[in-house]
Amino acid sequence: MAVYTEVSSKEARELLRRLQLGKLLALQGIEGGIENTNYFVTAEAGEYVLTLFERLTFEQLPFYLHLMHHLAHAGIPVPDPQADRRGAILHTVAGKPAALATRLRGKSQLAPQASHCAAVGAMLARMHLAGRDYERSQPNLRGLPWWNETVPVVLPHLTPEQAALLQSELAYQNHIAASSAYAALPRGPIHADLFRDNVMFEGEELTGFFDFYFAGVDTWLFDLAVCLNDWAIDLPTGAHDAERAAALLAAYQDVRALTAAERELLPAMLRAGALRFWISRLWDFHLPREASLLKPHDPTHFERVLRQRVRPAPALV
Ligand SMILES: Nc1ncnc2c1ncn2[C@@H]1O[C@H](COP(=O)(O)OP(=O)(O)O)[C@@H](O)[C@H]1O
Ligand SMILES: N[C@@H](CCOP(=O)(O)O)C(=O)O
Repeated sequence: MAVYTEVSSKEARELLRRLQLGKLLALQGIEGGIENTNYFVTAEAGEYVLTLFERLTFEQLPFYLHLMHHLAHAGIPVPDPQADRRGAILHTVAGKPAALATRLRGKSQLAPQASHCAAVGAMLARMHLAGRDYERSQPNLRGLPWWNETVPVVLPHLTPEQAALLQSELAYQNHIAASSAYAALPRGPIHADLFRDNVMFEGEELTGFFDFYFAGVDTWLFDLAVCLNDWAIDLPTGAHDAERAAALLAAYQDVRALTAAERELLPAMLRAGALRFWISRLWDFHLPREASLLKPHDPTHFERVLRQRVRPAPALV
């Protein structure tokens, strides 16, 4: 369940009045999700999702919400946070920071075919291009500096074999990050968590990307690698699925061709993507935050994905 903070009809009506979206027709708590409180809101003006942020602060949220607004207005299907008369898109509901964004149609495609991967690849490239003129900046808060800080914290919880892999991969990623090829990678706002459960489909039609709350400015290639590591692998084993990977990459490149530096560093970024989620899952698993609402994901999944990615493999591009 994911209604940690109850929102009354009165509070929802008051928000709709401020946003000039007409009368409240229905308010329903959303069961999925683990971080925030989410409600479906039906108003006279349309269908929305009300999110009360349980962890992110008033200071952190503008980067994410304005990014979604920017992308929505550039024609990328993402939830569009609604503004009040003064243009504010971050609100307060039940004492929590809150946003009311447009509701996407459809549902997540948890068993994707190559066609779904192609749709994700093409939209990801369109999203990267649409983010080029977004003016706010916030680093990827789950990037290399965070990995360097967090690895020593999780190491005592690992077997010697796991610890050796984690340390050697971290050293490798620090080495890559200092290279001239890495410095040449194109960068911009990225989603950074575009897993299967953060994309909506209606049949074959991709109807939107959502859950932008790990977004930040980082390399486009890292975003692509995170996507490939979820959409183009066999979940039980972590094994690479060549057909889905090829479909995702070809569709991405139909919109934006990878540069020479990106082609060179794709294998390294696939490792980086696996490392990032192995570390965060280890951290959530072994060091749950006090009063955390988070149900930890299985860290061993990304250990398996990383082991697959570290093995020499044929080039993807
Ligand atoms: N804009 C949206 N349109 C449609 N459904 C949404 C939207 N935002 C969230 N949801 C629904 O709410 C669920 C939980 O949202 P999510 O952002 O994953 O929450 P959490 O951040 O708590 O994990 C999603 O799985 C999806 O079903
Ligand atoms: N995709 C991440 C976890 C992020 O959680 P989300 O529900 O906010 O997408 C993982 O699988 O570790």
